[in-house]
Amino acid sequence: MYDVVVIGAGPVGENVADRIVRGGLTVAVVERELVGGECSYWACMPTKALLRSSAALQAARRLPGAREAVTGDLDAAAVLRRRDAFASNWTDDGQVAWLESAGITLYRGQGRITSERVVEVTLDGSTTTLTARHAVVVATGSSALLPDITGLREAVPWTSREAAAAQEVPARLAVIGGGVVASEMATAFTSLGSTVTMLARDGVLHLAEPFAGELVTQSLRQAGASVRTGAEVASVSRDSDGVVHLTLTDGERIDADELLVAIGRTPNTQDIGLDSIGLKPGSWLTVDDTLRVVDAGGWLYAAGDVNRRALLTHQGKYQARAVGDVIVARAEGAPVEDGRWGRHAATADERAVPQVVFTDPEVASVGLTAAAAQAAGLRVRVVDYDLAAVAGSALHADGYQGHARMVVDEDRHVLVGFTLVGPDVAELLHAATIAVVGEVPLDRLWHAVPAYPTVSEVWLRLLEAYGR
Ligand SMILES: Cc1cc2nc3c(=O)[nH]c(=O)nc-3n(C[C@H](O)[C@H](O)[C@H](O)COP(=O)(O)OP(=O)(O)OC[C@H]3O[C@@H](n4cnc5c(N)ncnc54)[C@H](O)[C@@H]3O)c2cc1C
Ligand SMILES: NC(=O)c1ccc[n+]([C@@H]2O[C@H](COP(=O)([O-])OP(=O)(O)OC[C@H]3O[C@@H](n4cnc5c(N)ncnc54)[C@H](O)[C@@H]3O)[C@@H](O)[C@H]2O)c1
Repeated sequence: MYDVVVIGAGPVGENVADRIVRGGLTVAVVERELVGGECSYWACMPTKALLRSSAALQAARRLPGAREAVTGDLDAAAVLRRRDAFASNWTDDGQVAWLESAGITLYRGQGRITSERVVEVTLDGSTTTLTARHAVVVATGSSALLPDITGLREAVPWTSREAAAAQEVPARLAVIGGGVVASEMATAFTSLGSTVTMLARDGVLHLAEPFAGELVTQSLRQAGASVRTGAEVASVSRDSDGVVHLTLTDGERIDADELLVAIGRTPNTQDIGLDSIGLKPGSWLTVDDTLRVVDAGGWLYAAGDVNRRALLTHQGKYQARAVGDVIVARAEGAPVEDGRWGRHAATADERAVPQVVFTDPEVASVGLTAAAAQAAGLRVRVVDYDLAAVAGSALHADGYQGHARMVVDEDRHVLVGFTLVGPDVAELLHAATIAVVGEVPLDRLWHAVPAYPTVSEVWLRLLEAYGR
């Protein structure tokens, strides 16, 4: 018997368990694959490792003096080796050791809920039954979604997993999708030497501010990729030589040596026993602001990708801190702070989610886009600024191209959205996140003076454009 059982030891499950132990309760974590989850081995870490060396090379090539010192091309084999190290060579010894040191008990195997607060763990035909005194937390994450395209499954395409763990660089890579994974992997494989064709049915990064997709598309094309917006795949086949043939709905044919499908995610809830408690297997788990699953009796929680609130590691870990702490509070009968911005509420999921897309240029955003703010019924004013016109940007790189936008809620005079697109803007994002979460009035932001000559001076330029 444990106080809490967590199913899934990805970044979110690990952090839930940590908070539970810190709160003085006992916890067991169930993991069927590698402790560390998708993020550590097939998502965030390996993909960013695939992108980083090329970004450093591009940065050097943008600067006279440094450019001359760069005499060769990207060493793809060295990049793949560095990626292997960042994926811990797909072993989880380090993370298992951390679990042990944190006082968390690990059960390996497939976790399934069989009734209220009971989880069965199956490994190689043997079953262990775990009972939770207080709560069960589902942190089983998500998997790549495959669309219903004729012949696609038989052609055994890459998903993000195979792309992130690739041991060879295909000469020609076709990519179905135009979202975050498709854009990052098109950038990575173009830099590694593939000829990439990106089939972005709904456009590139179409949920971001429009200039983000435009600048990323332009840069991918300059780097040699073919970006086809509006293109839809009708059928796929792979011949005996391994070549993949794609036929588009307009009849055009495209051949590639590998095909990556990146069209979104599906929750890992098919086989976790949801039917035993009256929920639908395969569905996303709907939760309240304390991450408690709606209509599940009060003992079941879901955090991370599986609740669909924000499919990002940092946001899942934020939920993990809230859910771990609220389970402890409820177990002790302590007050629950579930009001807006309360300790036990994942309020930031609503309108203050930060994200960096590690393309070239990078896309860093937080909160609402102008379109989303308008759709939410806010009275907004949109202020744009050419990032290249900031002195710090010109110094940062010759030919710097970028753009910044702030979205102001005109009724409250606070920022509700901020997007930066440009080389190396990732590290600039947190200032905007603080302004959005802190609901800092624009009048006060005038007193937050950016240092000269940094790219952050774009804040001053945006405020000047807004007016005082
Ligand atoms: C290619 C790619 C790149 C990404 N890059 C970034 C990035 O740069 N930054 C960012 O913030 N986010 C990124 N993401 C998103 C990020 O990977 C996820 O948001 C994050 O991994 C979610 O964490 P999680 O713990 O909820 O789920 P997961 O990481 O999916 O972990 C869930 C764990 O549960 C286990 N599990 C599932 N079912 C069971 C079961 N029944 N029994 C036992 N164990 C089970 C799984 O084996 C897995 O280990 C990326 C995603 C992809 C696909
Ligand atoms: N740097 C990061 O933060 C990072 C990196 C990678 C992934 N992620 C997370 O992982 C999640 C998954 O990423 P993703 O790129 O798979 O999903 P996504 O939701 O970002 O993009 C999916 C894309 O596929 C398109 N699409 C959907 N159905 C299609 C179909 N049938 N045919 C063709 N195109 C179709 C959509 O229009 C969209 O452009 C995202 O939610 C993202 O937050 C984050």
